[in-house]
Amino acid sequence: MKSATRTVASLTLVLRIAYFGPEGTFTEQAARALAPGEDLTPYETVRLALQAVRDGAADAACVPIENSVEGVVPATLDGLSDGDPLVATAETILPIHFSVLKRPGSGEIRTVASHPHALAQVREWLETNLPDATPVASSSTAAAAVGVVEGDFDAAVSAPVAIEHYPLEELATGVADVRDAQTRFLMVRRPGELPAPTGADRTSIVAAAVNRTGTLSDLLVELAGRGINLTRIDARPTRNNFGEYRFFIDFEGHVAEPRIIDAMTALRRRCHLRFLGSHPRADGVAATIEEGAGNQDFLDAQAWVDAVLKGEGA
Ligand SMILES: O=C(O)C(=O)Cc1ccccc1
Repeated sequence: MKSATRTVASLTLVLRIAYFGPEGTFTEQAARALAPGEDLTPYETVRLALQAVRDGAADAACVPIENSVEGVVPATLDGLSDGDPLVATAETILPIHFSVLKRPGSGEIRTVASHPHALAQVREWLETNLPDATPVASSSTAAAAVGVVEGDFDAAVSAPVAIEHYPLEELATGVADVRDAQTRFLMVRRPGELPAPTGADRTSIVAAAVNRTGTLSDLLVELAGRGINLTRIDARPTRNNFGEYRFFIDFEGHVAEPRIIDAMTALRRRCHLRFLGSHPRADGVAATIEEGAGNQDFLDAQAWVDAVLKGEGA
């Protein structure tokens, strides 16, 4: 019998991406930039988007992590520090300016809603242009737009793309107190294969600090002593004991580098660590490596110790 030849059509796996929604958030824009052509699903909160990955309902989640005006997004730090570990495998940075949306034909603006980070970035504009409107926090910029459609609010400070999703009109566009504001977004997934080192990477960790004085400085010394530059450090309450904090630390480098391996083992000996990922920096900034603190220096030092142990050197 003629041997049957079977061809398997190339199966292109479409990734399921959860993102902080609803539709029309800046995070949706970031998800489309990081995962073009994948299957995107909005979730009302950062925590629910992360939980979708933990539950296996999504392969990855796109969430906001920090903003150049208002700092970190606490819900993201808290959502990554507890529960099954998730690691960042990619990031993107978006320039942020807002549209103020209202219902067509509506009258006086008495309330204006948005994500707290958005309200903080347009505070001066609101005071100048909508002085009689009361700012109201909503779960996201797009949730604010939904609230305007539903009559809960009179206006929303939203992402420019929100106008494509909701039957509203633009009261103002290009609104931002700080002209070059930016927000960084992460794509996170369950631990697995790491992105390859690029020389321009970021590694993130959460250090669950013990309540001993000097804990933070002990951690920072392990990095500074190896010439590793921090790019961010934030403290968040553990919510267990008053005054007890976790430290979220980002630094230049990739966990696969010998110099970073040396630092991470030292950090892990000092306190409980959670690895939050090593991935390329969206800004492409290469790591600054001090004289004597490069990967080859660490490899050479290890080779010397190996020779000593074999009685082949001293
Ligand atoms: O609510 C959104 O649209 C988000 O994606 C979070 C956010 C809020 C404000 C600035 C940047 C991102």
